[in-house]
Amino acid sequence: MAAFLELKDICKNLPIGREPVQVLKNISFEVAAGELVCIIGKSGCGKTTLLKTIAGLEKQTSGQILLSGQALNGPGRDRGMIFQEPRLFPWLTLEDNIAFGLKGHVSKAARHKTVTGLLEIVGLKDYAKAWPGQLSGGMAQRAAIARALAVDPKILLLDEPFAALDALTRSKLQKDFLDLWQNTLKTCIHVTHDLDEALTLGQRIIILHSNPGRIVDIISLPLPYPRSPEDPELKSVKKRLLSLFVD
Ligand SMILES: Nc1ncnc2c1ncn2[C@@H]1O[C@H](COP(=O)(O)OP(=O)(O)OP(=O)(O)O)[C@@H](O)[C@H]1O
Repeated sequence: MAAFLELKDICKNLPIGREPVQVLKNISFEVAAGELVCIIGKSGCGKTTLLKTIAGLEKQTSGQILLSGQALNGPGRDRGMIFQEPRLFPWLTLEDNIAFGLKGHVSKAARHKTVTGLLEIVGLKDYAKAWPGQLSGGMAQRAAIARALAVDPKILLLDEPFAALDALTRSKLQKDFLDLWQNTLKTCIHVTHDLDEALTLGQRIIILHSNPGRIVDIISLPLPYPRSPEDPELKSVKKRLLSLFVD
């Protein structure tokens, strides 16, 4: 597996109260091009901080992040981030939200083509002129994914994108996301605190523990999609994962 993204010994200290506290400790892993990796860990173990550091929204205290062999320093269009809440611009229609990152970079015709294609992919082609306030939570999150994809980033960084949705919508979006990933083979790092989501989606699962946030295991899941929760192999991985979270 050739490393596309490489994290080498990432440490991150953050001021909590007056003292700097180590939030991430010696995080090292590699992600191959086109891979879908899930990161799981309990609340506060540093998942968001890790994703923000990869996105360049936080600077690591030490260590290095390489994308295609090049050190990353700060944010860039090569990494698209999707948050728990859609963060759409309420004053722009859906198509303008999705086109936002393309303005000034490509022609109006090219923008229109990209936006139309993405609206189709995320199942929102009839909502191009809708306002974010007119969308359900699931629709808004699909739109956020389309907006992140519009600039064709090399990597999608997803921070618990389905956590705020009800169980049925979450399960539908997980399925749609898998379809989208299989069609685009975009490299994805998907953070979740939901074991079942990680088991449904991940080709590998990175498990973090807290205080300080550190990797305790990386599990490969070379199982075909869609996965059944009744699959004995999946069940045995779930058992292993659960054992890692027993206090
Ligand atoms: N801007 C900040 N300043 C100081 N401390 C922070 C900051 N952001 C996060 N932290 C601390 O870093 C630790 C990790 O937080 P982080 O949000 O990365 O965890 P998480 O695993 O994503 O949690 P959750 O699942 O609840 O979102 C926590 O102890 C938190 O208090």
